[in-house]
Amino acid sequence: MQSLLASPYCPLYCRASSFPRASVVRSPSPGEGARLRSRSPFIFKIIGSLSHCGKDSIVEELAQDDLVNAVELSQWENGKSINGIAASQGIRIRRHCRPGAPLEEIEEELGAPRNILEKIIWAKEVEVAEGHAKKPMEEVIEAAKNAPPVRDFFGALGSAFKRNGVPALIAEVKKASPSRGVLRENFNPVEIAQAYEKNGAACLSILTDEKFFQGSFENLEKVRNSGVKCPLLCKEFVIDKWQIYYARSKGADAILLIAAVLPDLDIKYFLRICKELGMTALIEVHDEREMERVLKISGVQLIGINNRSLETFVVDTSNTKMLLEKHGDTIREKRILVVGESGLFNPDDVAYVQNAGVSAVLVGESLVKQDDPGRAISGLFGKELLH
Ligand SMILES: O=C(O)c1ccccc1NCC(=O)[C@H](O)[C@H](O)COP(=O)(O)O
Repeated sequence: MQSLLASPYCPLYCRASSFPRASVVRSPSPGEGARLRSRSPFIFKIIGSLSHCGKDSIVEELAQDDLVNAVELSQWENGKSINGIAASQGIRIRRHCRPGAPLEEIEEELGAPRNILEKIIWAKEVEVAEGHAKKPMEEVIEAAKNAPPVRDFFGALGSAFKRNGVPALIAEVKKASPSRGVLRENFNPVEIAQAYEKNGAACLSILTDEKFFQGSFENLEKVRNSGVKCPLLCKEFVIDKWQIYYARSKGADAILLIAAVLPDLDIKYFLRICKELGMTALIEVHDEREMERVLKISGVQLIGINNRSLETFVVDTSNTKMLLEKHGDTIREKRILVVGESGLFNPDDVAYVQNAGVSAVLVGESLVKQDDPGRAISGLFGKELLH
């Protein structure tokens, strides 16, 4: 598994047999930072062993990152498992790290998944391992190289915001969701995508998870090959770099990275892969702790604030306002664009998150449920959007 932290090829991979207690992340003293840096050849040896594809230039680059060297690598040196590192960052979602084991065995060890997000991630671990077996890393990297050119997802949002004076729309092509069940029986992803584009969507979000959202990579590929020009977000639960290359090979221009699932080092690693591929990463946060973590990571361009808790399903648009009141200054200083996600149904909802400071919105249910999802766009914004 090509998450930097969650690699079964790594001797530290989930070494604890049960969920370890959260431990304190301490910052290194100045002297200690220098000491760790001076030991970087040893550190590089550790990181190098995480990649079964041999020498990895992205990993090499990460090894030069001061923050990575100083804090996170010292955690590795202390032998903390991925769940230990995640817990120390406030992440409540655990990995089982045993894709081949029967669920009963996993549940015996860890108990049942604590919430739907954890359930999705456990299933994703199995699915990704199957993906590796079907299409090895080298093949998927090659396929990504031969994919159609990347479109500028981030740029499309900025231009649409300027053009329309309302948040740019990322319109979601989603058949079903765990919280809402089936949203649209008669689901034709290409027709929906074309209708969204015709009615002014800046970008599209295509659900690719099959098990919980009835989406597919086939849908992503079909939309990409349908003549639709909008940049495409692959809406997946990314835990492994294999998925990013796979998404690119199917025509994705952007991917979602969920801070509630991914430790900082994985976000950094995946961001660098995106940069290498020319893709945009939408980094999703839901609470203050996640926002603080993400704002410390360099290279972040696009943050999504999800108004829906992926653990409880509670939707509350004031979440966007609260997080932007606290962190708006830093976000503006860093020229990061913010996307308001979930639970937006009418022009008042859009105006509310726009006043809070978002430049884009990600909308699924309120569009896809309508008989004419394209026409529903002017209903959502209270006006027609210009292309
Ligand atoms: O929507 C869910 O039930 C869900 C459950 C677990 C993980 C993710 C989930 N949804 C993803 C999203 O947050 C939405 O697809 C997206 O933000 C659009 O939201 P909406 O406009 O409310 O459909």
